[in-house]
Amino acid sequence: MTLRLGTRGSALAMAQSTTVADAVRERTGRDVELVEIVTSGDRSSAPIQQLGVGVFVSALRDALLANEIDFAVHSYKDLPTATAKGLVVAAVPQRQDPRDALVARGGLTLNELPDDARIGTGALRRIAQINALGRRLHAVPLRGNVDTRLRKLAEGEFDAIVLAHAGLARLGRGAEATEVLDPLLMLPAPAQGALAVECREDDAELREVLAALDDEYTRAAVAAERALLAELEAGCSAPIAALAEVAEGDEGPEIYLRGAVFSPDGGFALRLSRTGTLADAAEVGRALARDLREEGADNALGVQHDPHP
Ligand SMILES: NCc1[nH]cc(CCC(=O)O)c1CC(=O)O
Repeated sequence: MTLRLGTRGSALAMAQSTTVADAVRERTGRDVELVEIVTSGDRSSAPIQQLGVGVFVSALRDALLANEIDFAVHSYKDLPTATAKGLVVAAVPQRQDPRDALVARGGLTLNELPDDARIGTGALRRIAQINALGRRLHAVPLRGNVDTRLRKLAEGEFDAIVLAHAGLARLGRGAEATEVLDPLLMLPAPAQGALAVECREDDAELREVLAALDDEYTRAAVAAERALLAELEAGCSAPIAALAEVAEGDEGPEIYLRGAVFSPDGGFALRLSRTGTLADAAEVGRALARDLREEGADNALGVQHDPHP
């Protein structure tokens, strides 16, 4: 029987879904058909912060639960941290580049941008980190899919834009990055560059098929990053960044997690890290979130806690 893969219609979503569909076909010999689903995030041009989490996701999840599709591919960073009842992330394929990229007119790097350069980006996390550089740069709101953002850059609205390198690469435009930004300067969003392949929890047969696409290291890295996010976020869209990397330690693979919180104006920037085993990935994330809280993360998030309870 043909497997139905639900996908958003954007070029990025199509590229991601096509890659996963090809991998499933190759491994199983099964036919995979793409079914386009329009989400509320696709219909609206409002700023992401106003739309809230999950705008690109809920229509796909509804279609899964209604048995209109069998599985769906999400950009993992767009998935809310709350788990969806009746659904499971059956595979986390190997992550590509998790970093952000700068695309600047004239081929400039971040360092080479002139004073008062206008940098287009939508995410508060990127705006905060541009401001935290302490340079005379202006972070200017920019939304739209990857093609739209590149077009606005070419039309001269901005001197540069910052976006996920993985998004560029999946559209075959990775070479247009004029600099892939060091996470020391621009720590990415939790789960950036990773995909989540989701299906119904009770679909045991498909879960087994999809498990073949799972990458253990990426799954652990994303678990650490998202546990940090879940522990810190208080329903707000405060700028939180996290990146976990897996390296071979003396006693097997080790996870190295960096996390950061910022005030939107970049005046407050707190960066910390922790290490641990892959099996403890989520606990490493929660522990780092607690560290960040202890060091004053809530000053950035705007959450008031009684210091002497
Ligand atoms: N928020 C939109 C979004 N969701 C996933 C990606 C890129 C690919 C990825 O991070 O997996 C992007 C574009 C961007 O942030 O520039």
